[in-house]
Amino acid sequence: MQDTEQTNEWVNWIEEAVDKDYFKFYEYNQFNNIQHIGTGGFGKVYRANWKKSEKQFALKSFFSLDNVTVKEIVRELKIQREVDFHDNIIRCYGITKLETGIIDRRYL
Ligand SMILES: Nc1ncnc2c1ncn2[C@@H]1O[C@H](COP(=O)(O)OP(=O)(O)OP(=O)(O)O)[C@@H](O)[C@H]1O
Repeated sequence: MQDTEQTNEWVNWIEEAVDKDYFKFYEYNQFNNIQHIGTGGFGKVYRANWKKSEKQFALKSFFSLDNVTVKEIVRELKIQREVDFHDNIIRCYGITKLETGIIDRRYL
């Protein structure tokens, strides 16, 4: 399967999961004070405030939504589900989408 087809398939999967409320969806424009804090193997990480509150989120972006990246996301979410009782384990609050053009969408 071609890369674009694969990406579209994952994007559909994400959008269906959001529709079914498997993930909470956050509007990207409700984040502010977005600052780059780190870079990992799969993408950049930003710190952001939500809705002008004091609450800070880490926004993880992905260089590309290819098979390897999506498998890593699923792997991290599964591990998190196993150990989410520990205070030192951060949890995944949900997903947001950055639209930079009609067809250019990025999920964070
Ligand atoms: N929840 C967070 N709070 C604060 N900083 C974070 C958070 N998540 C990531 N970071 C910062 O962003 C960097 C990259 O994080 P990321 O999770 O993408 O990659 P990694 O776990 O360091 O490496 P890899 O991508 O190889 O798994 C981290 O090293 C850290 O500095």
